[in-house]
Amino acid sequence: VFPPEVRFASAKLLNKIFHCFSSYCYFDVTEIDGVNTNELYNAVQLYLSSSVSITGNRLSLTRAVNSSGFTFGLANNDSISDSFNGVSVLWEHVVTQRQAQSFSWRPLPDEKRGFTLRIKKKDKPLILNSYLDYIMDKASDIRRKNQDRLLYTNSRGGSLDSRGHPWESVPFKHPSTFDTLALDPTRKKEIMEDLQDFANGQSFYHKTGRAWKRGYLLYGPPGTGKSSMIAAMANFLGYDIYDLELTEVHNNSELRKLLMKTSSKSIIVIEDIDCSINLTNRNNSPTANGSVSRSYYDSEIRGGCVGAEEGGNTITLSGLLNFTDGLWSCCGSERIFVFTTNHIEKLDPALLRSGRMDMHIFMSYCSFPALKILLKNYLGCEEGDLEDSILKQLEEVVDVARMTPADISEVLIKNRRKKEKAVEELLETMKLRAEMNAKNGVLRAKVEEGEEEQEEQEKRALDSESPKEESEIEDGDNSCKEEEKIK
Ligand SMILES: Nc1ncnc2c1ncn2[C@@H]1O[C@H](COP(=O)(O)OP(=O)(O)OP(=O)(O)O)[C@@H](O)[C@H]1O
Ligand SMILES: [Mg+2]
Repeated sequence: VFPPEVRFASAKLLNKIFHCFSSYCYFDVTEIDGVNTNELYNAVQLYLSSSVSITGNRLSLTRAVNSSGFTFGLANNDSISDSFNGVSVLWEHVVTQRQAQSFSWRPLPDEKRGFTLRIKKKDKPLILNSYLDYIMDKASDIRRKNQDRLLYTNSRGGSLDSRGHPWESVPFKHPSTFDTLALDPTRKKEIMEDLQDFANGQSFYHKTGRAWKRGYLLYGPPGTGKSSMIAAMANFLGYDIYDLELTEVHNNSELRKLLMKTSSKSIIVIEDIDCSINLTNRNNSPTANGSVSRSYYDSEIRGGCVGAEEGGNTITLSGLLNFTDGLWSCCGSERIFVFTTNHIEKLDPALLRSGRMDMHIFMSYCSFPALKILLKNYLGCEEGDLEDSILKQLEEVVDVARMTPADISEVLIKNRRKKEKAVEELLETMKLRAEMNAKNGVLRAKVEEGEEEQEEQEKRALDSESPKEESEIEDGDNSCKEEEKIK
């Protein structure tokens, strides 16, 4: 009977009157906000999934791609109550049919989904903002827990994928953990505590005005567990890993773009930092003792670029330092930088100065406590399983044998079905190594002695300015040839 305008106006009026007298206010969180996906909707869905799984009777059940867990959800038009800081609220999952669209840039789903949050009017100013922040945090925690870690690489060079992303990712399933890592327990505890403090340190970093990031430099001989340690760190904190292949990055701005596209709660790794940037092939030649006399800095100051002669790679040290330290490094938060190297002495002092890499971790040859961890992991040997005499022999020989955990695990894997044989063989191998090291040590000492003597002779010869000079040059030439042969 009434025209639609009047009907609409009266409905609106009734609604207003109802809301005036109601002690509640309502917030709609729709799945799609205009044309964009509403992040809050996904967050609420995940957040409710944890409490719904316990109390709900009829639930939706999903498993996302790359996820190792199931997600419970509130069924259509069902509701659940929740409480936050002592205030109760009610969530309702509202699903309605969407009216036929005349035209849309993007096909929209047939159903319109959303959550409605009901809060008492008097509670609204008390909790609304903090409650929503809490939900977002909790949801990202759940997401990380459910989802497999990802390992990203930039091996495609500078090219972008269809979504404009420079990183490629695969599920990260490295089984290394701090339990399986053979490392001195005190050192291990120290590192784990440091990581935990970092992960819980948001307010500390905020209070002290520091960017929420931390740098670790892992150095030591090959096979001592540097890469395993990175995997253990990622598994411990539940972070993704970005494995940065520096040789694939062409210039500083590309490096910056890569950094901008990394997410928070991640570990950014540059393995073998001394090899990633070409030090030796630049026009500076190594000095006599094999170390490189100039730093990355020098080449940059002189206008040269690191590795510029080869493949147009123009990353400079300052670019790299800006990557880890500069203003750009704070474009996300909660990030860990890990550099690894086999030769710390080759690194530029600028990279090592205090405050740059917060922790320098030396991964060394296997020690006795580390050996016990390997024996437990590989053979299941607990304390007391092995005879005291054997343990004592192992303890005596392990330091002089200078074997890496990788070497030791090879021996143990070979005989992992026969515990006794494995330990016996390990002891034998260690003794052999120890003997060899002792012999080499004596040899080296002799060579050094010889060198010293030769130097003395040369000095004396120079001092007396005798006509011996020729033979000296010859000597020098010969040693050069020798060096070349070795190379
Ligand atoms: N500390 C360790 N604890 C347990 N396993 C180890 C340890 N170190 C090495 N390993 C074993 O040896 C193998 C090689 O270790 P890893 O790749 O971590 O060494 P790395 O220090 O990264 O060597 P590189 O310098 O050559 O990269 C791994 O598969 C791992 O099983
Ligand atoms: Mg490695």
